[in-house]
Amino acid sequence: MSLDMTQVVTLLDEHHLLTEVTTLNDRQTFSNVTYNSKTVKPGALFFCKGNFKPDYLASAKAAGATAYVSERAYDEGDGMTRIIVNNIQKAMSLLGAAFYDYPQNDLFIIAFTGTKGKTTSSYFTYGIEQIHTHDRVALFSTIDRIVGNAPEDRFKSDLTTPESLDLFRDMRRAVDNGMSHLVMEVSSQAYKKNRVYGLTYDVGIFLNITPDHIGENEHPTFADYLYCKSQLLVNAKTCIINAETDHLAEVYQTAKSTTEPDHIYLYAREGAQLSENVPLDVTFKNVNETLHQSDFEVTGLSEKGKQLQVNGAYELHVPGDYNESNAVSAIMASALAGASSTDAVQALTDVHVPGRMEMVTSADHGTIYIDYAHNYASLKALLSFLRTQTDAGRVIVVLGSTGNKGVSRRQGFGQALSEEADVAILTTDDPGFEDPKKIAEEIDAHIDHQSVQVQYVMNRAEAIQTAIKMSHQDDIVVLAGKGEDNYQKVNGVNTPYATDVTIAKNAVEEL
Ligand SMILES: CC(=O)N[C@H]1[C@@H](OP(=O)(O)OP(=O)(O)OC[C@H]2O[C@@H](n3ccc(=O)[nH]c3=O)[C@H](O)[C@@H]2O)O[C@H](CO)[C@@H](O)[C@@H]1O[C@H](C)C(=O)N[C@@H](C)C(=O)N[C@H](CCC(=O)O)C(=O)O
Ligand SMILES: Nc1ncnc2c1ncn2[C@@H]1O[C@H](COP(=O)(O)OP(=O)(O)OP(=O)(O)O)[C@@H](O)[C@H]1O
Repeated sequence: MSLDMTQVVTLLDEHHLLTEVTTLNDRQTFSNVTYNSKTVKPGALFFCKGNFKPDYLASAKAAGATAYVSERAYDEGDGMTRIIVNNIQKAMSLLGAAFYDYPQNDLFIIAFTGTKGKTTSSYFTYGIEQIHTHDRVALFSTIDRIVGNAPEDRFKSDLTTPESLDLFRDMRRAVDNGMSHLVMEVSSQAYKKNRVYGLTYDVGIFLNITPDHIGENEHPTFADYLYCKSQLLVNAKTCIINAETDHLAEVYQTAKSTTEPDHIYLYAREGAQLSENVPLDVTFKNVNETLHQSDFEVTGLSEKGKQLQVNGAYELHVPGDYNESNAVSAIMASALAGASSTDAVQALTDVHVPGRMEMVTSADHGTIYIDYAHNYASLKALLSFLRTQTDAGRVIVVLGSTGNKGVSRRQGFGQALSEEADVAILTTDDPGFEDPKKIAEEIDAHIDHQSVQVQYVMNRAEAIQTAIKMSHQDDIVVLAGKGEDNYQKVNGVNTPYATDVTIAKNAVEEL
């Protein structure tokens, strides 16, 4: 992989990003691109971005970087080629795609956005595409990044949507490993930070939007959050929209601003009250729902909906009514990629999403669910589904809320618990630099004590053991928020944590 000065200047110029360039040598070629001084190789092009310190540039130069791209000049970069741009993130994304020789051109890309359901829908789609493509599909999710079929091609993700240079590097790896399809999650931050600037998707899916990720380091307002999320549709050749989403009118309008209605597909549960009168292409309805699985039927309504050939009965072994909606988005996206409904039926029966609706059973105590729900909308969706599945039993919930971010979630948790839970055991969940007990008290301040019995057990493992021990056979125990995380973020350190699933299994064995 390489990039030369002519390409750099031409690309930046074409996109009106170039402010000034001082070259050492017009024929300079770069064999490495990086935004981290610790990974510089001789001959590197170095990007100065984010919370950058000039010392990093000095280190990059010492390690052999010969040029830097930045929004301002630094004395530490004297003696290097200086490329000054008006938007470093956009410049990095464009040059990253060029350096890795546009791997996106060799991939059919299916991209999901939404406040909730991105990871789940991506895993569902990945499962279908594995069957359809005979294992030639990559996955960039919040949990795993999978760029091939060898064990070393599967690793944990740091971000939901990687930094642009990492994104194009991993796409290149996927293509070189023979992958033909990519399923990816696109966060609103990815648009805010231009991590996907210049990238076009074959299919873009908008799942839903509710207030979240609004705060100091994320989005200043809900309008900004909605704008960033909607950019996925602007950059998709074909759009799929969940017509049950809030703000449907704005979302549909955004899709139509760049995509012909013939390439926009809308789906909803049969009989759902929509906020806007839109032409539905596909509907679905539940046939049978249990704590273990959902059986549902899908029907194409419009001519283009029928052409997807997704009509039929499906069995999903990840419970939750909202997961039927996630599954329908995956079935439609995969159909647009060429998968058959038989591929989808087979995949959805087997699919497993780490940390989402994982179930642990016990002989004489309640059934335990481990789920990543960590805001009002997801906790409400999860608990109200479980509530419909319990008759006489109680809903016992173990949760905390993260420190130093998403502070509004504390009120949301209190509200969802008041609406749907019988017992809340408040505990620790990534407290960061805050006192977890204080966070718990803030959640508690929003709990209705007439309907919910509250306990504080700040050690999360003990909280889980307490919940399981107190449960009776008809009860449901929900361990919310951490999913499959194997660490707790405490005072800036990722402290090892055994995972909710392991702790629950051990607690059941010890009963
Ligand atoms: C606010 C934000 O977007 N921050 C991201 C951003 O940070 P940054 O650019 O300021 O980087 P930094 O780590 O502070 O360091 C500054 C620069 O100095 C460089 N450096 C640093 C040290 C050194 O010795 N040498 C050196 O060169 C770094 O490589 C970097 O380029 O770039 C980093 C990667 O380069 C990200 O890890 C970091 O994400 C933070 C940690 C984060 O968690 N962001 C969240 C909000 C996020 O993006 N979440 C979304 C999901 C949420 C959603 O659903 O919307 C996601 O896509 O994951
Ligand atoms: N369509 C949906 N609507 C509401 N809640 C959902 C939906 N899908 C999943 N959830 C709930 O949200 C939780 C997170 O789901 P998932 O990880 O798929 O979403 P995500 O969009 O990737 O979330 P995040 O941005 O927080 O990583 C699940 O554990 C479940 O409780």
